[in-house]
Amino acid sequence: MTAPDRAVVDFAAASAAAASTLLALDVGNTRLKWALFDAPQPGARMLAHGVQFLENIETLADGDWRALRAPRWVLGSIVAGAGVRYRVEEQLELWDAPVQWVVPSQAEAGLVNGYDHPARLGSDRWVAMIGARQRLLARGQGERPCIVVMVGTAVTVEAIDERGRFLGGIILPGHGIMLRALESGTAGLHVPTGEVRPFPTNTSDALTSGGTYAIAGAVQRMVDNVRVHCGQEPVCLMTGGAGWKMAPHMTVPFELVEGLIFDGLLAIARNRFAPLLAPLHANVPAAAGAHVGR
Ligand SMILES: Nc1ncnc2c1ncn2[C@@H]1O[C@H](COP(=O)(O)OP(=O)(O)O)[C@@H](O)[C@H]1O
Ligand SMILES: CC(C)(COP(=O)(O)O)[C@@H](O)C(=O)NCCC(=O)O
Ligand SMILES: [K+]
Repeated sequence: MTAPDRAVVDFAAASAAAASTLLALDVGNTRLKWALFDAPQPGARMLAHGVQFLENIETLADGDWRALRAPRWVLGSIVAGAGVRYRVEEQLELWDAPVQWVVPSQAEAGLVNGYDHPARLGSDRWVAMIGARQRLLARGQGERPCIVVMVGTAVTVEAIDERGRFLGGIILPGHGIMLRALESGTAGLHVPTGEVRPFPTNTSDALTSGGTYAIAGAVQRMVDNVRVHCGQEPVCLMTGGAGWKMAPHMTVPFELVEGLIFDGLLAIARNRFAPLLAPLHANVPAAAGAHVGR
C-alpha cells in the first residue's frame, strides 16, 4: 500500500514554482521520507515526494533528487543516529541550501512542550504534534485535546491538551521489533506472519494479533487517560508507515492522516522562513492537506 523507494514528481508544477521551495525531510529509524514544496508555509503545494530505506540513502543525489528544482531551504526531522545524518547531509551537498534539523524546544508553532527535558523528545514526535495541533486549529477544533499515534519502527502515542500543551506520551516497540524480540528470546516462535484474529489458534496468528492488540490497547489506554485528565473526548490522529496496518483493528475513533510530519515542518518553516519572503506569497491559502508516501 505504501510506495517504497519511489519518487513522484509533478514536473509542470515544479517548473512553474517560484524560487521559494522547501525540501522537507523526515528521517526515521527505517526510512527517509522527503517532500518538495513550492513555499515554506502550510497550504504549500507539494511538487514532488519520495521515500528511501536508510540503506539506500546514497542513491538520492544521483537518483530521485537529480532532476529536482533546487530547494531554497531544507528543513528536517531526524531520529536516526549521527552516521545516518552525515550520510543524508552528504546527499544534500547537491544543493547550496544548508539543512536545518528541528530540535524540540520549550514551545514552537502553537505547541508547548511538557517533556522534563524538551530537547530529549524525539524530533519526529514534536513535529508530528505540531502538525496535529495546526490541523485541529485549522478546522476549528482548537478546544479539543488530541492523541497523536505514530506507527513506524517504534510506536508513539502522545497526549496534547485543549490548550496545545504536550502532556506526555508513551513509546512502545513497533510490529517488527516486537516480533524480532520474541523470536530472539525464545526457541519456539520462528513462524511466518499470521493474521489478526480475536481468538488466535496458531502461533503465527497469536504473534501477529498480540502485536496489533498491544498497540490498539495502548492507544485506547491513552485516550482513557486524556478523557480523565481533560474531561472531554480527544481527537485521535494516526500516522506513520505502518498506520494502515493498525487501522482495521483500532478500538477508538481515529483518523488516519498521511504526512503529519510534513504538516508540522511547514508550520515551523512558516515561522522561520516566510518572514524572509516578499509579499508575493502573502496570500497562500492555509492548511491544505499534504499527502505523502503513496
Ligand atoms: N511498504 C512498506 N515499506 C516499508 N515499511 C513498511 C511498509 N509497509 C509497512 N511498513 C512498516 O512501516 C515501518 C516504517 O514506517 P516509517 O514511518 O517509515 O518508520 P520510521 O519513521 O521509523 O522510519 C516499518 O517498520 C514497517 O513495519
Ligand atoms: C521514539 C522514537 C525511537 C521513534 O522513532 P521512529 O519509530 O519514528 O523511527 C524516536 O522518536 C526517538 O528516538 N525519540 C527520542 C526519545 C524520546 O522521544 O523520549
Ligand atoms: K517516524
